[in-house]
Amino acid sequence: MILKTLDDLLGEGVSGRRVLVRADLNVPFDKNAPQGANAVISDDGRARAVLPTLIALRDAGARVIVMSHLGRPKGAPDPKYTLAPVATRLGELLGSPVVFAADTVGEDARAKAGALEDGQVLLLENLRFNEGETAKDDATRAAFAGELAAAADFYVDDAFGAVHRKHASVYDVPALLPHYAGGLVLREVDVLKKVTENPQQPYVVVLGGSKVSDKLAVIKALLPKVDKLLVGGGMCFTFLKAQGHEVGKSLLEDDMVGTCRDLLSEAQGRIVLPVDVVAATEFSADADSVTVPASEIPADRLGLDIGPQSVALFAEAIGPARTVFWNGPMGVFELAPFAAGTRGVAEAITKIDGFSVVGGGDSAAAVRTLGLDESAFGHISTGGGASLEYLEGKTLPGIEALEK
Ligand SMILES: Nc1ncnc2c1ncn2[C@@H]1O[C@H](COP(=O)(O)OP(=O)(O)O)[C@@H](O)[C@H]1O
Ligand SMILES: O=C(OP(=O)(O)O)[C@H](O)COP(=O)(O)O
Repeated sequence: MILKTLDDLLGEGVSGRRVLVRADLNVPFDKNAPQGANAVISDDGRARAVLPTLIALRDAGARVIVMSHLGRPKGAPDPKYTLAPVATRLGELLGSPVVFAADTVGEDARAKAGALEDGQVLLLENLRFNEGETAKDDATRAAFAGELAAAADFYVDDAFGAVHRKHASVYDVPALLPHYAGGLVLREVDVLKKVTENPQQPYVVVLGGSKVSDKLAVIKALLPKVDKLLVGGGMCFTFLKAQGHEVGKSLLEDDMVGTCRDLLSEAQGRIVLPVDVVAATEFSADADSVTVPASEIPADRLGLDIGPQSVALFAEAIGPARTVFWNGPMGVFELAPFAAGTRGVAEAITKIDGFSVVGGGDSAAAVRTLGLDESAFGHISTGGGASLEYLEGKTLPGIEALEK
């Protein structure tokens, strides 16, 4: 990778200069607490991961403007997805308050960026409150990128979790400003490069979580590279449906059932699915839940975790692996009755005689909030989709933009 790094920028001198930092502050919140401005961050790992970059810039006297997305609002302000609680937490972690702008490129952002003093940090409101951030159309994205870039002299990308997104703040802003890779992006790529170039066999990939259609595309590309692909979490129901089973009210991507059928036949037994499921009456910790065979999910229930026989089956496949990559919780681990599948599979991964990578905001959060031993994993990545697409061998838009 030939690109300029944060160290290069610090060497050039940043005192009094405005540095726009793309971070991935898409942190998880406590699902049982209110959402929005009073939301409670359940795992601040992604904020901690970008601290070294922010501290280095702050201590070098830069005027630091941080930008991030949070969740998937639809291109317009939505109070449920405000970054305000993240600004407060970031200030606590930095040991000095972070100024928060109530918009991204509007009047408040411009005024607060203009008033920044040397060594101060500003966080802009959620990038995805602006349709230009995620627009497919190049000109719309470029126009928004121009407004973002106007606020700064330099651009640093330390948002590893978003480098796979061809979004304005990731792909278009670096075309407009001198651009540098932050330490987190460099560290993540360094580890994943080793796994991609030389994965020790057997190589097992474990997939779960809720971003089903995003990750189904990755499965096709990864299949030829892996010995086994274990599918749990919200991902598994579209596959179970493709096998001809009814999945009740479980998460389902109906239009992907055909794709899953093709993948299953292509995989010739290398895709392993759950054999039992914890099925609840509703998406709630208090819901009535029963463990049923994966082929017998009642019509009025939804699968919120894999069952104990599936954990045993997955653990058996993971045991002999020399390389494991895991992205996506096996169930709704945030609710205690549905955490056992994630815990069981995570524990099996910690026991392998080889190298393991856990990727993804929620998967990394699961490792920490379930009290698993972080040091038992080879690498805990801040990006799930990003690391999957890197392993797939894809050119990632954020990296490509930094290399230009
Ligand atoms: N069976 C399921 N039904 C619905 N949601 C699920 C299920 N299993 C896991 N999830 C949810 O998936 C979310 C994480 O998905 P994802 O974002 O893909 O993972 P990551 O952030 O690790 O990449 C978690 O919030 C979890 O509650
Ligand atoms: O949470 C993220 O990705 P991940 O769940 O794949 O780790 C990143 O913040 C990217 O978010 P996005 O998948 O909404 O673009």
